[in-house]
Amino acid sequence: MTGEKTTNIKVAVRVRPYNEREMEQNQRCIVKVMDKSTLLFDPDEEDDEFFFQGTKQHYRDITKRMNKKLSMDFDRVFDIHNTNEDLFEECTAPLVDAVLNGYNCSVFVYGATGAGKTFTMLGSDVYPGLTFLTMRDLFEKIQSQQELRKFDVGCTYLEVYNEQVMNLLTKSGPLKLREDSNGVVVSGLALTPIYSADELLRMLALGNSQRTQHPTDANAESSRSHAIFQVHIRITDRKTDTKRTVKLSMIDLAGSERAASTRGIGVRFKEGASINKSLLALGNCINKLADGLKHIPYRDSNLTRILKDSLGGNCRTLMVANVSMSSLTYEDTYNTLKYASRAKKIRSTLKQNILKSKLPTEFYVKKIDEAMAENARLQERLKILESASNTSTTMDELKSWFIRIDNTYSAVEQIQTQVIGLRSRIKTLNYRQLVEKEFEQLRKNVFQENIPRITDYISNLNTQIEKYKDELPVWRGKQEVAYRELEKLKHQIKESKHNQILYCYLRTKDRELELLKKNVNGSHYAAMSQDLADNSILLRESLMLGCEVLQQYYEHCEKSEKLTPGLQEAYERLRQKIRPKETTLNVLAKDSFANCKRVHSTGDDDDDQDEIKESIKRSKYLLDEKGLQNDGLDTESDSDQDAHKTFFKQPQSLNETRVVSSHPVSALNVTVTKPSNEAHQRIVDLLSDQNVRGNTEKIRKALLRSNTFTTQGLQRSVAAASVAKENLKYSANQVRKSPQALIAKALGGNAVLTRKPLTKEPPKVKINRAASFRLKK
Ligand SMILES: Nc1ncnc2c1ncn2[C@@H]1O[C@H](COP(=O)(O)OP(=O)(O)OP(=O)(O)O)[C@@H](O)[C@H]1O
Repeated sequence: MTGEKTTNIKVAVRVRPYNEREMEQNQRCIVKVMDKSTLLFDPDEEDDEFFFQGTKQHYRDITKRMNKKLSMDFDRVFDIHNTNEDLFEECTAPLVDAVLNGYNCSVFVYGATGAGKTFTMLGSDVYPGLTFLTMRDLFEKIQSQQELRKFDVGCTYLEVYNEQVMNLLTKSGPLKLREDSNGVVVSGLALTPIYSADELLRMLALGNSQRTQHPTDANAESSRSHAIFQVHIRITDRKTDTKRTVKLSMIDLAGSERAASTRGIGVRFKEGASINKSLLALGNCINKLADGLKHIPYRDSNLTRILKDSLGGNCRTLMVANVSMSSLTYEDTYNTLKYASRAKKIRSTLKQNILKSKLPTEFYVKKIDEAMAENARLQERLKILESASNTSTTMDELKSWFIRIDNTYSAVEQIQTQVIGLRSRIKTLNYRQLVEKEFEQLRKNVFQENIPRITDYISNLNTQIEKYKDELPVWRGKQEVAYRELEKLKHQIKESKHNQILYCYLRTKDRELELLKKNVNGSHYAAMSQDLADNSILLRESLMLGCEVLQQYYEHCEKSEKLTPGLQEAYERLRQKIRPKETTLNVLAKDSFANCKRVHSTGDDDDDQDEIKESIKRSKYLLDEKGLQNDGLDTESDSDQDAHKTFFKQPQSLNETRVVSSHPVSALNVTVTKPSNEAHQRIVDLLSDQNVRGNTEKIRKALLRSNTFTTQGLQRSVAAASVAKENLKYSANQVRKSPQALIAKALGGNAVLTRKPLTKEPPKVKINRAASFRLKK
């Protein structure tokens, strides 16, 4: 980083010799160059020596005002003997080096009309001016550096005339000025690419030829506009490919004379006023810059807008103040020198076009503060992102565990369904075979004949049974493997860091598996009870018909006095046998038949049939209820004798309602006194129980949402679910227990619920999952 806090504006004064007009007139020298940097403005005149009585006398004209004898210091003062070459060597050659090092540079000449500005800046064929000399040097240096750097050069030549900006190279305009982040930009001004010094000088000559010039009293070829010639160079380092763009501006200002001195009228007067206005604005800017003020009125004129970055900006500036030494231009020269003195006081910070340096300490303190604040902000952001990434990792891990658990349980469920299904089919077929055999025997006994094709049917049933029996061991083998896999998975979950959450999920899956088994069992019981009911109706009808035949036969024998003791005894035996509580059929048939008899005694046959059906239905319900507690098909009895023994399991009292659960510890029975070891674990168990039925997805989501369960939160969930469930059990509008009591109960207390016996058929036990989730939220 390079840069400097220095006087970036160098001010040089050039004094021109008398011109012809001045020499012709009676005038005196008002500028005396004392040395290379000092001049004396309005010095005393050289008196004619006058001696009186041998002593030198000082003459004094009392009609003449006092000389100013103002000593002024500048960066460089060039007297009438200095050439344009001298100015170039000492002032603009260093600027060329600066430009090629990445600094913007400006040279502008200031002075009254005829003070020698154009002579200095443009010169003539014989005495080339600073622009020509500088450009030639620039291209020579560019050529010498071509191997190291690539230079793209373009130029513009503008004229500001009567506050209008014109393009001197195309003679077009007026152009508008606008400001952007790069400073003041001239709209619609295109760079003309330059490839050699000659080309550049041709452009310069072209622009000069188009410049507005009019003869004035002060100058036969007076320039009536401000001319701004700018060379833009893009420097590309061939090694590093770093680029920088720099600008060298050569500005020839219009004369700063007073309107009176040029005796302008009409258009000329207007020109003069406009020139003065812009130069006045320039003077104001210079004064404010010299005073170190912050607000500089660059916008007061187009000239100052364009020169903004040449005066106070990031630019090395050379101001050449041209003055005449003739007393005829006393006022203009004085004004110019005052201008120059003020400009000399301007201090600005210079910046290389790539990097900044040597800025005030406050700047660095502020920057460091900003950087630290930004750093802290980024650190904070990083933490959030890291924690988010951890959370998402945990979520991903859990999801993959859930998938594994789902897959393992799915395999177990499929095999389990197959095994239970096979056993159900075997038992059903065994029962059918048994019934067919009994019917066949009965027909043989009564009618001494066989049922057609019964033997084929029975043997067909037997073949099917054998086939299923052969399949069963294969599926049992698969079942063992699946359960071993499940155990292995459970062991892995135990070792996992997410075991608490996964246990909850496992418990849910266990409940699902249990329910699945019970559902399959339920289907089996339903099918079996239907068969039993159908057969009991058949038997009843057969018995009724048989009794009718026997009755007629008995009465006929009695009338014809053919009753034998054997017939009488058999008749009596039958009468004794037909009683509600004694039957050779199973309990279900007995129950149905008993109901039938009871209803039949009222004499209503249609109601009789309905009552039987109702009885069967209720029996099925009770079997379902019972089946939940006793998994008949999970037992290993597949024999013919066992086939329908399942149905001997007596239903519980109709007043008893059980909450669906196969987990003895977690079952929320009506009276719970079961103590628990770990309250938290207990609540997790309960929560799983409350939400188990077909709600895996919800459970999974809840688990994913909450990585850590608080005991309090779980208690609330359990209480909510319990209240909803208890409401269902008793009455829609009656809450028997407060959540607190239910929590106490869930945690192992003795919260005994009082309840009325149910008068009607017990409702199906349902868990209001929606209500429970809503309350949980
Ligand atoms: N240093 C000098 N040596 C010799 N002649 C000079 C010098 N400076 C100016 N002159 C001559 O003075 C005359 C006026 O100079 P010039 O045209 O450069 O003035 P100017 O400041 O550009 O005027 P304007 O503002 O009206 O254009 C020209 O003829 C020029 O040759």
